[in-house]
Amino acid sequence: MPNVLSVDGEVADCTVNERELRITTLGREQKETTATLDDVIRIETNAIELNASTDQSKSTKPKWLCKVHYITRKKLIWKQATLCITGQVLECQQFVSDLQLHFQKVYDQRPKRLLVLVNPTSGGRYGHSNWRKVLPLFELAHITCDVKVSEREKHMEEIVTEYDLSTVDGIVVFGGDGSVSEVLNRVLRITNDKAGLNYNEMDGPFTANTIPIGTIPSGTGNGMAAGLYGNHDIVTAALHIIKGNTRMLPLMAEYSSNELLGYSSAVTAYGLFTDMMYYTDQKRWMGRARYAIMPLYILLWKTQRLFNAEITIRTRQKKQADDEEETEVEEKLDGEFTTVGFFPGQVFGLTTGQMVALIYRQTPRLDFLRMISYQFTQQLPREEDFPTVTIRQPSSLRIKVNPKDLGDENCLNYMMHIDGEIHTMKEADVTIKLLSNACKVYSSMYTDTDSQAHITGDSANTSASVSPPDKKMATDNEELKNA
Ligand SMILES: Nc1ncnc2c1ncn2[C@@H]1O[C@H](COP(=O)(O)OP(=O)(O)OP(=O)(O)O)[C@@H](O)[C@H]1O
Repeated sequence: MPNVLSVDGEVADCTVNERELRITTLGREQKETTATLDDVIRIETNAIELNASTDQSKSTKPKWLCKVHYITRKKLIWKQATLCITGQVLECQQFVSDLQLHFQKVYDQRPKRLLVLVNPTSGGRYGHSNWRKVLPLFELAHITCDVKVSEREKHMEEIVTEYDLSTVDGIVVFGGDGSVSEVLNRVLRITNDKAGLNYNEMDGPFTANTIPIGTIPSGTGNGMAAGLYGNHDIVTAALHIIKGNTRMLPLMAEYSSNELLGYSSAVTAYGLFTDMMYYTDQKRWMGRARYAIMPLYILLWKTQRLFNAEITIRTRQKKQADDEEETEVEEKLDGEFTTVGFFPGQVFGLTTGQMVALIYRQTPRLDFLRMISYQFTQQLPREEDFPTVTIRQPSSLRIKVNPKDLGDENCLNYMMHIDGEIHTMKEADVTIKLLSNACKVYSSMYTDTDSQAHITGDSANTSASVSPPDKKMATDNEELKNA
């Protein structure tokens, strides 16, 4: 039954069902506004006016009886909007009670308490100011935030280790990829420890975190946020977290000398790509400009450093197209290489849950630049266009440097670049393994049909009756691809 009310000063039919709220203005030009309940942030009621005498002859018209705060979208950018509703008290009471009844099912699934970790030093020192900007949104959504500001390097790791994570519904990091990686790595280690699993065992069982992690991009590199929300907009990120939908993110895990080096979500590299990070880190005095200058300098002017290694690639393959089961196929490459880079499949337009490995032998500089252009267009390059690059989608890959390139004079061969951090290994022998469904993160963005299945199947975080598995998400997906 529609209720005739006044919405933002215009007379309108207001209907609500278990999925959406629809407002149709009754003026000469009918205008329809629809908000799925999954996009409602809060229903605010003017309790004094709504509970006042329903004797309408006495009532003076209040400015508003109910405000519906909801999410609007312009491509992948999300914003908060408000509908201001008033009208006859009885009719408004009926409408608000229907709306609240249906919205309660959505609200019950949302985070109520979050651990918020702020890195005040990341990027342009935006952590603090970003927190102040999005705090009103979390308050509006009735989310309590326990805010901890990190005081030194690796302090976030300490906070997460000491914190009773069972008291929060999720963790939100204000920082760049380094901060997120620090928290994600610690949370996954804690989760596996608690489950009695040895995370250092490369072939042992692994369990994903149950407490979701989200990020409000505030660093220099914000690749994680771009993957989760499609952009670096802080309000968009906050609204994704407020909605509370989660998805499982695949990760890469790096092992060396029978130890886990780390889990990475954005980029893992060995050789030249690690050297770039190493030399960039050495030039901190250049400020943020070092991220643009140093990689280009190393790529375009420095002599390419080569390392001798044996590379073992394992790929899962079906023997025949209609086979259900996959078998693992092993391939070995050896000789001189410049670099090996690992990227999540989405970087090259593949479905999530895949990893792309680019194995470069000595390669013309122009080909490095050409390869980067494929990341912008999100296309998987063809091997025949790059004669010195092997392109694979492996389940694991091992790089074992030959003895002649070991020793102190080859210290760069003991380094690995994991999500923006340099890790030094005891041996120049590292295995990178793909872990699908490894990390639970806040994101309402479906990047492919597979991940859509993860979300709708994750009953703890979505409400089947209200979540839109849906046209809007499909549009987000299209926009992500076009972005
Ligand atoms: N108060 C602090 N003082 C110094 N370092 C900190 C502090 N809090 C966190 N860190 C460290 O900052 C590092 C980088 O963080 P993050 O990646 O978020 O920022 P970034 O701007 O992307 O990177 P970078 O600072 O390296 O340019 C992390 O390794 C973290 O341990």
